[in-house]
Amino acid sequence: MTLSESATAPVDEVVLEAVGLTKHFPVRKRLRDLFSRTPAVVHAVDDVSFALHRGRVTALVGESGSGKSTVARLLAQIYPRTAGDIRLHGTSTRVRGGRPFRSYVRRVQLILQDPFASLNPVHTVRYHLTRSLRIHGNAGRSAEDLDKALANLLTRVSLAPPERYLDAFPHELSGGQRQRVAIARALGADPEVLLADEPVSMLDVSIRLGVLNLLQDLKERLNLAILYITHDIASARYFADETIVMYAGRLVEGGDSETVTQNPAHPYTRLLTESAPDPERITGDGAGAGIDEAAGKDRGQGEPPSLISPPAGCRFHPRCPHAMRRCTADVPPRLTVGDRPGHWTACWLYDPATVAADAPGSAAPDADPAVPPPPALVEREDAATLGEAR
Ligand SMILES: Nc1ncnc2c1ncn2[C@@H]1O[C@H](COP(=O)(O)OP(=O)(O)OP(=O)(O)O)[C@@H](O)[C@H]1O
Repeated sequence: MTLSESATAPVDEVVLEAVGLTKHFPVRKRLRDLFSRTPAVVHAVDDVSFALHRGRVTALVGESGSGKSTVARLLAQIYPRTAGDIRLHGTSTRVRGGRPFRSYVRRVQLILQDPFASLNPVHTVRYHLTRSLRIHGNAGRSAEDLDKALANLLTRVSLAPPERYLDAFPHELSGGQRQRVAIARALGADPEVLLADEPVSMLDVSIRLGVLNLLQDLKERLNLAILYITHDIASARYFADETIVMYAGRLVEGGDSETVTQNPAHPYTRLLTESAPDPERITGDGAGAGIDEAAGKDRGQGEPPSLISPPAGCRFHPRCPHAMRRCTADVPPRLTVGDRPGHWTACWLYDPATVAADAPGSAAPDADPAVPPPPALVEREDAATLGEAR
């Protein structure tokens, strides 16, 4: 078999891309909906765009119900998309079963949250891995080839010696070992992309780091592009190169993980970081220590909105302590934050003209875009500077 250690492949190459990806689930009609012209749908994912790069981990962070798993399933082409595109090496792909699906899945593998559910309890580790190797044409020609490939897979995920695990049933393994088998099975396809949907959230806290370190190791050795889905923004800082944040079906912020987690720009990301204990941020050792100073002012209240009738404009506006008039009407575009290259947020607070037009006494719906930064931003910059100065 050929688990490709492609150390020479160009790093940063975009492998898989979501472009305006949208998924609306139809909702079962109630009597009163029969007379409605527009059928009710759950707006699970709306206009989501991002790229996965070879040899890099991208964390997709958001609270429960924000649409993260739907994004993973769309990228795995298990769900058909409502709109948008999925590009593999720049080529638009839409596969529905059969040979094209198998050939896509060989390159893009999904790892699920629950290793209990994803492994069949009546089959051994050998069965699961052999099946994956055979389906994806990596089992070799002889029994020796297959044995070598099986041993190689188990060694890759640090289940050694392989003979100790090959004939074990899932119930004879710990949660961490089961998740390693699930990862080995994904590697049996020799993929370019791993979509890891909350891969450690069902595991004991003490073994989570081991599995995350394994994914990190695979990223480096096999040059994999990894999407790491999590609701734990603190883990994104340590494990992911880039972080993108999702709220109620839309992406609200993105950038390198250090910047997004330590200097979050969007009020929702700030809320997430406040509720995630991060020792460095709390003790003030990190560059973003000032965020905690501002936390009291910045706490968004309330619950995520209904995705059947999501709020107009910015979906976070009903919870946002800084919401302005425009936030209730217009969907914010991606705006550059300006502190680090590539840091963006979909928040009107980063559009000086909008902030100026919203200022008390302002009668200017089309204010001069050259106005100085809005008070909310000046305040945040002060807070960040305070943190750095300590
Ligand atoms: N098959 C489906 N039919 C209808 N609605 C769905 C379906 N799958 C997901 N949803 C809805 O889409 C929204 C996003 O769900 P999704 O599971 O993608 O969120 P998530 O961020 O992964 O949450 P969690 O972390 O709890 O898994 C939710 O409102 C969910 O109820």
